[in-house]
Amino acid sequence: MLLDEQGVVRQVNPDFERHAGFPPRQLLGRRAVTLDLDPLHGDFAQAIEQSMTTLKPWRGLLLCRRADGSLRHQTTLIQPLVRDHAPLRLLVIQYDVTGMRQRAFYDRQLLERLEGTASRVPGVLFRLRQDSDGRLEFLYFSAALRVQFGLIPEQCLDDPESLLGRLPVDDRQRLETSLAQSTVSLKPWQLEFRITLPHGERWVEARATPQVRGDGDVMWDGLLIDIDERKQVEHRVQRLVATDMLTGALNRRAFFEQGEAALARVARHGETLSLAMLDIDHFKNLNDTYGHGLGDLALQAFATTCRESLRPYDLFARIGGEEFAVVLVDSQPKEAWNMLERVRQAVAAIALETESETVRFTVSVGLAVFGGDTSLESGLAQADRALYRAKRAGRNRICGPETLVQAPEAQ
Ligand SMILES: Nc1nc2c(ncn2[C@@H]2O[C@H](COP(=O)(O)OP(=O)(O)OP(=O)(O)O)[C@@H](O)[C@H]2O)c(=O)[nH]1
Repeated sequence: MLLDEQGVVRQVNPDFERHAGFPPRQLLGRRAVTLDLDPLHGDFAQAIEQSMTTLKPWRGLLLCRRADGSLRHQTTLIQPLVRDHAPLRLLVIQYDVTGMRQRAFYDRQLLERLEGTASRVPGVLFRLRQDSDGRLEFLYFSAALRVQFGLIPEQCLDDPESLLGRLPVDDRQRLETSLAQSTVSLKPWQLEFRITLPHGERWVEARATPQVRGDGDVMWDGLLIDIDERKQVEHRVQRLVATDMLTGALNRRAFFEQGEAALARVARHGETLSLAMLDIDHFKNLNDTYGHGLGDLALQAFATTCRESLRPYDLFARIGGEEFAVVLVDSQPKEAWNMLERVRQAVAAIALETESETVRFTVSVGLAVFGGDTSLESGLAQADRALYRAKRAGRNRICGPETLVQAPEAQ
């Protein structure tokens, strides 16, 4: 529209009718504020007034009425056209943004509904992107990141290290390897890892679906779930399954599993494994004399004493009735021998009190030292033969490879 200095419409463009709903002839010669919601004191009148007085452009949003009475939001520019000796004219350009505002309103409503849903999901929704240089970036976190994990979503979006930097080194490596595999397989991705949150270390499970974008980036949309309680239960069950109920030592099955792993480790480094069999002396006699109950107490005291004399990472297992096995991790044979000698002496010092007397017992030990060319089974058989020699030689002693120091005399 082109207005004169009275705000009267002098000219309109061909699109005007479609825009305002008025045939041009109906508006030409009338004041433009006719279009305003409130023609006398409305915003349009004030904007025209301001632009005329200041001779500066006015930009803003106006609510205008179409010929059919419907109200439309119009972004409006009022541009004064000042020319020497020519009367003032105002060029008014309007753009109808009602549909856009409505769509934005519906989008906002939809987003609020989605955010509401996302906040009720039992986990944190996330979107992670990896660019072609392998750089990781989080593009989205639901509000649960703050509520459930105590982390600030904005910080983790700005700097992925705010989250990834909280993974222990091993878990971080597993995560990166697993993501790299996922970029190739593009199968649903799943990983369990630990993360240090403000309220302590927790186990978390990530599940996501990867997709490759046109630019070659890979994007994972998924969920982070706190699985700490489930992990604690799993660990308890694993411990129970691997443990002998009476003595708390590893059971036979767990000993073979963990022993194989220890043997594989030393084999990789071309080293040897020190494995010992321990057998309580004259245990049948102890049972027969003092009863099975005291026999059980002796087994428990024996196990406690062994654990105290060994290191936490050595494997100590009950592999038969009163037969135990030990793998001395990362020990030279001589060192292993000395450690077993300390065990032997500590067992001999155990004193079980009955009503009438103090009961003592001893242990015989067979030590085998072998490398990756020997199986755990045959290593155990070697230790068993050494144990047999210790029994034959009078019990309460260690027998092992010839090269090692001879067992001290039985006490
Ligand atoms: N109290 C108790 N006794 C057990 C348990 N398991 C096995 N035994 C007993 O351990 C004894 C093992 O005896 P033997 O194998 O004859 O050997 P030993 O009497 O220790 O003699 P040496 O090994 O030759 O010194 C048997 O009497 C079994 O009944 C257990 O869980 N509790």
